[in-house]
Amino acid sequence: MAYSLGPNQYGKAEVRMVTVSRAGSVHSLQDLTVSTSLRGDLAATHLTGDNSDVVATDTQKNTVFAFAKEQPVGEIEDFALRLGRHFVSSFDQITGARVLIDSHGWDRVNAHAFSRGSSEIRTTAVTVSGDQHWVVSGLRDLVVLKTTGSEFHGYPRDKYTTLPETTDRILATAVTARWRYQGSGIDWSTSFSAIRDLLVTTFAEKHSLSLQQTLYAMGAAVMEARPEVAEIRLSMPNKHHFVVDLSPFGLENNNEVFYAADRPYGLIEGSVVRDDAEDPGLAWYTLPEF
Ligand SMILES: O=c1[nH]c(=O)c2[nH]c(=O)[nH]c2[nH]1
Repeated sequence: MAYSLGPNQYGKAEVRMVTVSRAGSVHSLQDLTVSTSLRGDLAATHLTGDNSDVVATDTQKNTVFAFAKEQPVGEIEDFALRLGRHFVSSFDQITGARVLIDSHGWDRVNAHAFSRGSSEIRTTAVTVSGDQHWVVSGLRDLVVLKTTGSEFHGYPRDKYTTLPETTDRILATAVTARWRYQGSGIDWSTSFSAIRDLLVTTFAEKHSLSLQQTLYAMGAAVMEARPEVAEIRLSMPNKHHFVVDLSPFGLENNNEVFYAADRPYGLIEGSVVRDDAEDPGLAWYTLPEF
């Protein structure tokens, strides 16, 4: 039998780290989940168990905590870049690093107290390869709903089709968005806020004939307004709200009472790509080549 070691990577997944900035009397908080993943010449440990090239995942975890102390974490993109560059520049055998960070939101109650915000998460995935890097930032679980301004009709009907056509329905989704940055000198925080705002506003204002149309409009709005974005990918479950048949009870239901189904759900996914985007030469939106 002929076979050999294929692509591989290893690291510490989901380091849960909370940092408190105590400068001044008003504290600030960052609540992060950090995953590191390294690639390089790691054949020896796989083939013979020789670990002389293995930067232990425990060391990777410790590096995350130590870096957070040595310098303020700052924007998650900058923190991920610092970590990725450190691993690639410190160890000859490590040629690539990927650092994923989820930032969990807390709302301020007072100077020292916080309440957990919504389930929405800000994300980044930074890949460092040699002296190049790619930053893919985004968000997960941005839940939005509109009570009108959404239609769905004109689809083919076959003997399995039962869905009634509608010119007025609830449209709801939980947006996962990932956008790849290009260029340099990006203000990560300003860019994130602007893109989030464009996504929400476009969802709300674009009259929808399908969730697919809404998805494209949301991506296109980002392309129009944010030149620092080369490409955006959106994954949007259609959180169905079905009008309940109240006729057995002699009641009319004028789009007022809905059954909010949690599954199955339609899953609408797509991307909007700038024609002249720089090509990162690497699949950036999922973990690499597996
Ligand atoms: O916006 C929609 N797109 C679909 O593809 C679809 N399919 C479906 O059953 N309902 C919907 N809604």
